[in-house]
Order: sequence, then structure tokens, then C-alpha cells
Amino acid sequence: MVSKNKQNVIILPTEEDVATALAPYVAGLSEKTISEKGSFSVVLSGGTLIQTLRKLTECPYKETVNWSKWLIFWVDERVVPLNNPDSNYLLALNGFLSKVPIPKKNIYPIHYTPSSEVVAKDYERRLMKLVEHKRYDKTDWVTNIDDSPKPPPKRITFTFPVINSANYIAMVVTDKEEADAVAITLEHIPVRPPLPCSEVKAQEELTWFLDRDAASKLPPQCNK
Ligand SMILES: O=C(O)[C@H](O)[C@@H](O)[C@H](O)[C@H](O)COP(=O)(O)O
Repeated sequence: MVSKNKQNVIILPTEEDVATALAPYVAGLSEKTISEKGSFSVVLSGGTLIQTLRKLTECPYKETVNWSKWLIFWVDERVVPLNNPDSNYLLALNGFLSKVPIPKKNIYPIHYTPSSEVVAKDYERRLMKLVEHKRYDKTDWVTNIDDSPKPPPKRITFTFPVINSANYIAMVVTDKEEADAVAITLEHIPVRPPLPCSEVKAQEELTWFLDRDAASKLPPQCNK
């Protein structure tokens, strides 16, 4: 597959504006992908993204999106039981998934065990089963850590070959705390080690959705 690596940066005044722009963007991709492939695989993170997806659970999207064809995965997950308040699955369930009619069988939370390695391998095996024809030899699809600097310490995450095989990626950033990371990445400022987000490339299109706070360290011409 030839990567087109197109990148868009959308800067809007507030988080509310970002939420308002994100909903038609995702709904449009859902419609296009379902018409081309018959289903729409959505890979969620945790964090504030879930709240910023809220407009999709409202009119008109709640009624117009073909939720029955959505498949839900997590790009990163904390290795905790699914009913633990730290679970990214629980965050998404409460803030998004419980509000739209995605079939339960299409939602892929981790199978919890205390070993992050076992959880990562199990998630990888389940993914590989779904996308047999895209198997990457010798490369882990999902990996684990037991010492995350941000608690909880045990986590699993997709690896870059899998992340970067996505056709479309939305980087949704709506707070000041990540303004430096946004500027370093978008302005190609060299840092060691490189920031993980600077390694992210989509096959078709990577779109940054930023509010004014997240864009506050970008050069002034970007912030008009
Ligand atoms: O499990 C986690 O800790 C989250 O999934 C994490 O990866 C999150 O996505 C980022 O920290 C961005 O967080 P914000 O959206 O809150 O900036």
C-alpha cells in the first residue's frame, strides 16, 4: 500500500468547536468507509477524546450514522478490570458507547488478566483473526508495559506498524498541557527521544483537531 501521508491541521477557538467539527468528520468517514468496505473500524484512545466525541451521540448523527456497522477497538488500554474507573473501555462506555446502538459483539475491550503481556498477546491474536490478510510478519501488533509514568502502570498499546496502517487518523488535542507536544510535532522541532506522536502517519490522511489552547505554542500565523 502506498502511503499518501496527507496532513491537515484544523485550529478552532474552543473545545466545543472541536467537538462540533469532529462529529461530521467522523460521520462522513463512517458513511464513506461503510459504502466502500461494509464496516467502519474505529480505534479509540482514552483521555478527553471520549467527551469530545459527544456530538456524535446527539441529533442528527445519533439517527443518521450506521452504528450497526461500527467495530470498536482501543489503541491503548490500562490493564485493569473493565469495571475499574481507570479502564479506557469504561470511560468510552459511559461517555459514548452506551449512547449509540453499536452491537455489543462489535465492541472489542481487552480480556482482563493481571499480566499485561497476556492481555497484549490476547488482544493481538483477536485483531489478527479479524484482519488475517494484513498479517505483518515478525512484528508485534500489540505490546505491553508495566511501568507507565502515568498511572496505572500496566498498559497495552498498538505498535506503530498497526497505528500507521490506519487509513485516517484524527489527533484531537484540546488542552494547554499538550501545546508543547503539538508545536514540537507540527513544527518538526528535533527532540530526543522523538515524541511518539511525531511517528504517527496515516495511510490516507492525518487530521489534527486543535483548540486555541492546544495550538497556543504554534507560530502566530497558524493561529489566525
Ligand atoms: O490511557 C490513557 O492514559 C489515555 O488513553 C491516554 O493515552 C490519552 O489518550 C492521552 O493521555 C491523551 O489524553 P487527553 O485526551 O486527556 O489529552
